[in-house]
Amino acid sequence: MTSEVVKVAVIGGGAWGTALATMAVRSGHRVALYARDAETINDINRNNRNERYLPGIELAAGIEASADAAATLRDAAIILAAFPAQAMRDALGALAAQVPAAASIVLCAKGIERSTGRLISEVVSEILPSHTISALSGPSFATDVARGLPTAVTIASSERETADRLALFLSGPAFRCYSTDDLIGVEIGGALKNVLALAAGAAIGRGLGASAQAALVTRGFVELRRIALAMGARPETVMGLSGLGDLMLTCSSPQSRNYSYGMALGAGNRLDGLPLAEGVATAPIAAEICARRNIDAPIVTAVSALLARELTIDEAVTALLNRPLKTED
Ligand SMILES: NC(=O)C1=CN([C@@H]2O[C@H](COP(=O)(O)OP(=O)(O)OC[C@H]3O[C@@H](n4cnc5c(N)ncnc54)[C@H](O)[C@@H]3O)[C@@H](O)[C@H]2O)C=CC1
Ligand SMILES: O=C(CO)COP(=O)(O)O
Repeated sequence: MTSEVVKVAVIGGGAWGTALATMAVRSGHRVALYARDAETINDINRNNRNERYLPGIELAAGIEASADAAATLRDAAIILAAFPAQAMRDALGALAAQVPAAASIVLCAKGIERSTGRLISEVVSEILPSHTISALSGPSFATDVARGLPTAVTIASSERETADRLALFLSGPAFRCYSTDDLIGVEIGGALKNVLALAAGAAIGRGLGASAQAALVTRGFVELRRIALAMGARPETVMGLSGLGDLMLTCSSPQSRNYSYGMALGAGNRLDGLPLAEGVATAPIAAEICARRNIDAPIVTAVSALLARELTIDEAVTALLNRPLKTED
């Protein structure tokens, strides 16, 4: 933690952006939040609430919410980008001209861009080529963070010093930030845990039991590790908060939107109108990347096929169980 006060601009007024804004106020900073929806802005400014995305939670007082991006971003030392992964290119692209040259950009979305297969840091590097891009990820439900419950995350940047500095500035009384220079590892972990949470939720929704859930999560983690290492991640990152930690959280709690989406899928319930589940867009592109690179990832591939209605959940499980026997790797 640091006693130095800076301006933190949060862009994206959903659950995660609002929770991070509250966290940044608690860490002692001046906080502005850009949202596009007038009702959300008024609710935050007048009531210290965001009932649409964080119902029933009282936010820290002092967040200045606005639809004026230029005012939000002016003089910001740290920008927390909390748009959904698939919206990041357009949403951040629209604000790029207002991003201060010296600001640190911290990506808070978890996903792989569906149309290009790029990590979100790669997408944002195209938009803001002169900025150092960092990512914040780890086991952290927005509602927990907004309530001030104890949480630990990882901040990654290809420049070690930037990650260390951001961890120092963003850590607060109940929010502990670790730092790393393994940006790829942190981003891949966050993106793939959502895909695996769909699988875990689907197993529970279909009534396959806790043993099947544990098997899927364990073997899913092997796939996550395989993919991450093939893309250049370090093993300790995969084992850390943004990998194993977030996988454990997301694959075990209906508080997770990805897990809940998987439950609805497994139970054969309606899927339209469910909240954002990033794994739905990431699964097909992750499966494509694995096919292209010849990475063995049967669970990720099955989730993609399940979402595309190419397989039923029963067919997917039968296919997984009947693969050739092998040693654990
Ligand atoms: N909610 C959570 O517990 C956590 C979420 N995340 C990640 O944060 C990212 C955002 O998730 P949430 O805030 O939870 O989603 P959300 O659905 O609660 O909010 C998304 C926000 O983005 C805004 N938005 C979407 N497209 C936009 C566009 N083109 N231009 C401007 N604004 C746009 C929406 O209006 C909304 O305010 C996701 O990648 C998610 O994986 C990460 C950790 C925890
Ligand atoms: O990333 C998260 C927790 O770390 C939030 O998970 P969901 O997006 O599945 O709700």
